Amino acid sequence: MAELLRNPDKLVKAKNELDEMIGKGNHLAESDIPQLPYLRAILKETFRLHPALPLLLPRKAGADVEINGFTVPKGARVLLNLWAIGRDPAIWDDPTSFVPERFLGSDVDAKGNYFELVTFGAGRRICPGMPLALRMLHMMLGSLIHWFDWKLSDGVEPEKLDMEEKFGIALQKAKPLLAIPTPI
Ligand code: HEM
Repeated sequence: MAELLRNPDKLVKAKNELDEMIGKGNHLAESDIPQLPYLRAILKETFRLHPALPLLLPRKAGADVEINGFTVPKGARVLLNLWAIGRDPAIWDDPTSFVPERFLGSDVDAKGNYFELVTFGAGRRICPGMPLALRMLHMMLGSLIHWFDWKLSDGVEPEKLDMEEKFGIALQKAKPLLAIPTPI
């Protein structure tokens, strides 16, 4: 929501897609999600820039491994910096900008098969809550966009919205978002 309020043109695009695909006054259903490519792209772009678990969960190397000339010794604790991967200019064009369009027409998803976007981890210990989380996130964000007009509180200019993050096991916005919904 913070990225959408900071980028009102993207919010309008998402709202228009929902109006066209499910129609004003109709409730969003899980079965609509495949027909909403822009909403899906917004979530992928959010996973890229603001991963909920920025270092995933710690791992321990089971054996000595060599990766790109570096030796990771058996027993070493390994943290994967997903936050940095999401902002790596060698992987993403214009990495610090919120551009959901980069995912339109792309096969990349966050289900553990594309190592540039492993929001839920990958492999044997991938997040078992991922199918539920993906459904809920699309349903919640889509419904908030579809049923309300949104504006920032106290006349905050979109481009001046404070996007600073607070690091921890889970990534949080440093200052909570204050947004005002008006039912449509
Ligand atoms: C936006 C929502 C969520 C995100 C981004 C997320 C992300 C993650 C990540 C990155 C991991 C670590 C995976 C790894 O180490 O490779 C994880 C593990 C886990 N998640 Fe989630 N998760 C979410 C929602 C949920 C939900 C809704 C549930 C349960 C209903 C859940 C249950 C778990 C459990 C039990 C583990 C530990 C799995 C293990 O170590 O074997 N998560 N999650």
